[in-house]
Amino acid sequence: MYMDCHLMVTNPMDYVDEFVKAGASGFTFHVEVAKDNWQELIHKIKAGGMRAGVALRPGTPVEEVFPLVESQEPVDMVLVMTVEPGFGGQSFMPETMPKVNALRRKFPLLDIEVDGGLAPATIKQAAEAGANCIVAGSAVFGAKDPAEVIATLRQGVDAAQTSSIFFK
Ligand SMILES: O=C(CO)[C@@H](O)[C@H](O)COP(=O)(O)O
Repeated sequence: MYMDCHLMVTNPMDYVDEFVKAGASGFTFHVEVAKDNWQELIHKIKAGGMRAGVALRPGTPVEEVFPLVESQEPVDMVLVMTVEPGFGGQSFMPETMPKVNALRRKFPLLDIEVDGGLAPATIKQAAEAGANCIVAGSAVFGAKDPAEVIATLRQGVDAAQTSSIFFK
């Protein structure tokens, strides 16, 4: 199973070794707290055998992650937060979609994750903007039939990819 770990912490470097030991597959840190050491951080994450991801909060300009994607040792994924980090059950923020779209246009093959308020009602917006990795909490765990919700989210991404010029 792929263990996608998103660390909403101020000192991600301190946790890389622990997450390697614990068997994490991906380690995502926040760009807001890694302005000075992101290169070293990406290197340490990848040297530990994990995929590296960078997350950005709703108020952080998307341009801040461009250097991390364009680096010689780049991140494998960008996580665009679609709520303020903190807790589940918040409402999806559609105003974050232009960031997803800007990333998809600039980096057609990049993994772009969205997290916060993703559900059958919001998947179309996120997937059509270019997101291909979906984090969903309440919509899945609060559902009578979680498998059905997961299938709907997956179909939303598949449908957008099939019809989009970005993925062709
Ligand atoms: O943890 C956060 C935000 O920090 C949540 O966004 C969850 O990761 C997803 O929860 P739902 O929004 O799907 O309930």
